[in-house]
Amino acid sequence: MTTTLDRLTEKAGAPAFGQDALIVCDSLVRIYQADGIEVQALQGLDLLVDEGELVAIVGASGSGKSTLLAVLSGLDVPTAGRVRVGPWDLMAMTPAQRVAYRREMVGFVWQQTARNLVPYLTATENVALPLALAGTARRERTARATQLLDLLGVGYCADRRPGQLSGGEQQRVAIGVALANSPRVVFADEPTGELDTATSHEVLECLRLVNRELGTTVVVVTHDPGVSEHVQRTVAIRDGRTSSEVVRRTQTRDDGTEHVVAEEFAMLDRAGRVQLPQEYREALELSGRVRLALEESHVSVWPDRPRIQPRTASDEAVPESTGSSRQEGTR
Ligand SMILES: Nc1ncnc2c1ncn2[C@@H]1O[C@H](COP(=O)(O)OP(=O)(O)OP(=O)(O)O)[C@@H](O)[C@H]1O
Repeated sequence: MTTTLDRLTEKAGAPAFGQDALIVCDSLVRIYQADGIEVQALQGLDLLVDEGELVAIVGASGSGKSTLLAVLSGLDVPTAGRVRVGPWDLMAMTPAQRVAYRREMVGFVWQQTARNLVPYLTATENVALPLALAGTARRERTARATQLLDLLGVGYCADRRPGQLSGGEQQRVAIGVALANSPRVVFADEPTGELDTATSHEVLECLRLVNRELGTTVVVVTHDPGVSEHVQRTVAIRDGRTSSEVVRRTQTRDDGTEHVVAEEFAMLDRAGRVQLPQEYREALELSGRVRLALEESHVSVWPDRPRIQPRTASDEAVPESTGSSRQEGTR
């Protein structure tokens, strides 16, 4: 579906939004109807992910993460907007194309092991299953499953069933299942939700390895802000919109040693909206109406009214004629 913004952009001769990105979410809206009440789970969400990126999407409960993932995984269709993953337009897929998209383009790791692994199959058989469904010959699929389990550090679990594996081992085998058909993207929904901190760390490092070694684009959705230590980019969702991003880069000091720098950005959406962090709003008591000023290199945001300082006794003693520069209540 072509949005008004698209048409305006095309008219101006500018490239389409996210033209070179692998994943494009453009002004996504998802409205649920529940008992006659409308719930806006996604409220004009914009998101771009490049091929080869390792990205985390974080947000509080109810912010719209699961809704976004359901859309990206082809299980749900948004109410409005545009969503593309590689060559697939997710707004316009037939049921057969949806099956092909889910089988060839994307892999999934869910929080619940029962959703990832078949309990009566061994780790090797679990990883080989998607290959069998795709018609791959037996010898080839066993070889691929073995190779993936080795890469993920769970080669020793090859002949064990899920019930004989720890939570972390189960999730690493689940990553193997997600990778079996060599998808271009792996979506992981709260993959560490049921794990302790140390095991979560191992599983996230495993996703990082997959991204680095196989070049697979990985999108991890979680409520855990600690995930940002393991990924290059963390996108925060608030109220169904992307609100801020933390980007981590490795910098080299003059003495040759490396260190990681994390920088936080606010997101300016295509309509020019930006969400100010809560702590900034609270610090300056910004609410409702604010003043904007365009400076040479930046835009400043001011409280609508300056915060009035209570006058002290010494202030009272200053005679008018001294030309006090106090300007209470004048801005
Ligand atoms: N099927 C549905 N019907 C009605 N409302 C829904 C439905 N699914 C989600 N919602 C609502 O949409 C909003 C976003 O929900 P969503 O599950 O996407 O958030 P989330 O960030 O994934 O939360 P959590 O971390 O708790 O899973 C919430 O207000 C939720 O109540």
